[in-house]
Amino acid sequence: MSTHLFSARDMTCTVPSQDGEKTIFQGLSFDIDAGEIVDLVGPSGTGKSSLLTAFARLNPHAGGTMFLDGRPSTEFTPQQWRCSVAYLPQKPVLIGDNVAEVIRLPWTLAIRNEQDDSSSGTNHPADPQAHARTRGKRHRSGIWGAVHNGVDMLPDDKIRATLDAIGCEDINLGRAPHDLSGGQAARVSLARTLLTDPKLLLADEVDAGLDDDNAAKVAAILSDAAQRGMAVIRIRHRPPDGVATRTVTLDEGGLR
Ligand SMILES: Nc1ncnc2c1ncn2[C@@H]1O[C@H](COP(=O)(O)OP(=O)(O)OP(=O)(O)O)[C@@H](O)[C@H]1O
Repeated sequence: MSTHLFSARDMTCTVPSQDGEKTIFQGLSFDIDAGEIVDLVGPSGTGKSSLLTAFARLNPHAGGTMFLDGRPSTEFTPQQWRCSVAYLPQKPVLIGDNVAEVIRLPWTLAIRNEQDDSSSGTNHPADPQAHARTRGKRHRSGIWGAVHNGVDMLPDDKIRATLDAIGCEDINLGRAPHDLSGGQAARVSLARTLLTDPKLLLADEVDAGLDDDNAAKVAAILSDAAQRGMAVIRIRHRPPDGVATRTVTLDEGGLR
């Protein structure tokens, strides 16, 4: 088998149902290379989200064999895997008192995890141990120290530039997440994930809550990320926007 950035073989998902169990899909294979944007489409309820969460190792009802850069997923801890294979949910989960804190959360958690566990991880910016090692710092100063150093690692001007680039000029970094519109929340969630620089981004209807202008801006940002080498799978219900390099359809338990 030639080495793709990401490969999945024999993916299966069986969920509990009134009759006992329901098979959503079975025996699916999928490959994606760096720089590709693949749109995953299909009727509602066919299992698109279930497939993406399976790829991210977030779906307890799914199984199969997956490879990243030719390495089997079993060689990665779930956390290491998700540093490189990032799932962006349809409904954003924004934790923090304000937008800056929300976006900084992966860095803040990384530093706190580094405090708890100094064992080795992958060499990835979103990987807690690796990131702390590359900074050559040990943070032992408790939660306030951790937050402060998260600011050092991801300063406001970088967050500001990222938000501006995806059409969020209107979003103040000090704004509380619950004051954001649905579309703004979706874009903040996207910005946070892009800043962790995953190899494969699994975007589950991230443009569903946006107006056409902002959906186009998000598509342009994903396109830029793909040009820099990120692979992207998008679940979309909107009309094709010309950004995808390929479209696959999930229907009746199969991919075509
Ligand atoms: N944890 C679960 N328990 C029971 N059924 C589930 C579970 N997760 C998903 N399902 C069912 O699996 C099927 C596929 O759901 P999924 O959300 O993956 O579909 P989808 O194609 O992404 O749908 P949509 O386009 O509407 O978002 C649905 O019938 C859903 O009800």
